[in-house]
Amino acid sequence: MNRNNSDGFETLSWTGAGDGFLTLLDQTRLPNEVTFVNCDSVEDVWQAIKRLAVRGAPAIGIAAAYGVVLGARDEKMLGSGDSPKTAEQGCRAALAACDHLATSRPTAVNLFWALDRMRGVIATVGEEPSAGRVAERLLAEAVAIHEADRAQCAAIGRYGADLLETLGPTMGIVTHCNTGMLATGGDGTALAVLFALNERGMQPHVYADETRPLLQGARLTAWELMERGVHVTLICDSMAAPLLRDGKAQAVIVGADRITARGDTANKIGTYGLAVQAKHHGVPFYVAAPTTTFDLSITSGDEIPIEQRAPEEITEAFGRRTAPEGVEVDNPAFDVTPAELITAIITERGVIEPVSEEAVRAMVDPESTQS
Ligand SMILES: CSC[C@H]1O[C@H](OP(=O)(O)O)[C@H](O)[C@@H]1O
Repeated sequence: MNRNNSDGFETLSWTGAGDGFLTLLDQTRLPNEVTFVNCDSVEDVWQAIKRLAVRGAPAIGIAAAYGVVLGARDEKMLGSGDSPKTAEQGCRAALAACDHLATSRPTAVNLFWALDRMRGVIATVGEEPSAGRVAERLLAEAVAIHEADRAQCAAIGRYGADLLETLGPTMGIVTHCNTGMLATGGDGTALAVLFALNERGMQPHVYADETRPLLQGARLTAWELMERGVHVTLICDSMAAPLLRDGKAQAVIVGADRITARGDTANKIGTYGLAVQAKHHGVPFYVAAPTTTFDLSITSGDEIPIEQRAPEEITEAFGRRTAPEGVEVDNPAFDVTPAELITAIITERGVIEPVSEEAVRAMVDPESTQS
């Protein structure tokens, strides 16, 4: 496997200076092929996010940040034949890149958080001598976002392992979708906890939901866990309920794409059902996410925009038709788990337990709660 650093592989990496390019591990080709795609335009990044070549809330935000760097020199962002030359042109093109990238996927709030971070830098670089220097300044911000996420993943791993190690050295854990290195700029969110437990000498037995319809669990999570020597059993999504009933798992841990101020959490479709099953069987249900996944501007999960994806992802996934032509399809990419079903939320700053609006705001925006 192509490993770009000692920690493993880089889901995303930038080559060169402000005139460089973004390289993505193409997740649509896993687990059969480890291949990479180079992006040297905003549209390349937009398409990569849309088709889930790069996916996972934090990774989407990081990719978009690098996309804005590309935007500062992308003539298509100016609608002209000439690439940006002046700082004013570079800033105008980068802002257009932010607006375009914001249309790629609607649910993961990390995308919009990262774009706002980049807009903040654009507002300060208008006096640079050229568009090239604007791109350099934007690259420094994108790298900072990437490196911060890497550190956040490590902290989530530590806090989560502290919490879960009480379940014993061979605990059974159910997880859903993919929340590892492929979804972030570091070791992941929920998977970072499992990697941290493994590195502490514990042997968690992970039951990975295949996660229909795009099989992120089968294709990506099983692959990541096996690469890192973590005991994983792949199950179909409907297996989780009897597994919880039979006491084979002592916890469920998942990621998130957007968490509201009261703790309602949008995550991959199927998460809500898993939370209901965990509640019914008295199994703790944990969400692992960095504070960049929180959206304190909304309170109810009903306010979270849920991405609707193409019917073909269900009717002819991976190129084989498995449903009648013309059948009606509903294919939301996410669902919302109410805070009442969540035992705790593990962040890079600590664990929110119990989950309440007061506890969320105190962890995510402490200054807003100081009297
Ligand atoms: C660490 S965030 C991972 C999060 O993103 C996934 O969605 P998608 O594969 O569509 O990007 C899923 O909801 C994961 O929990």
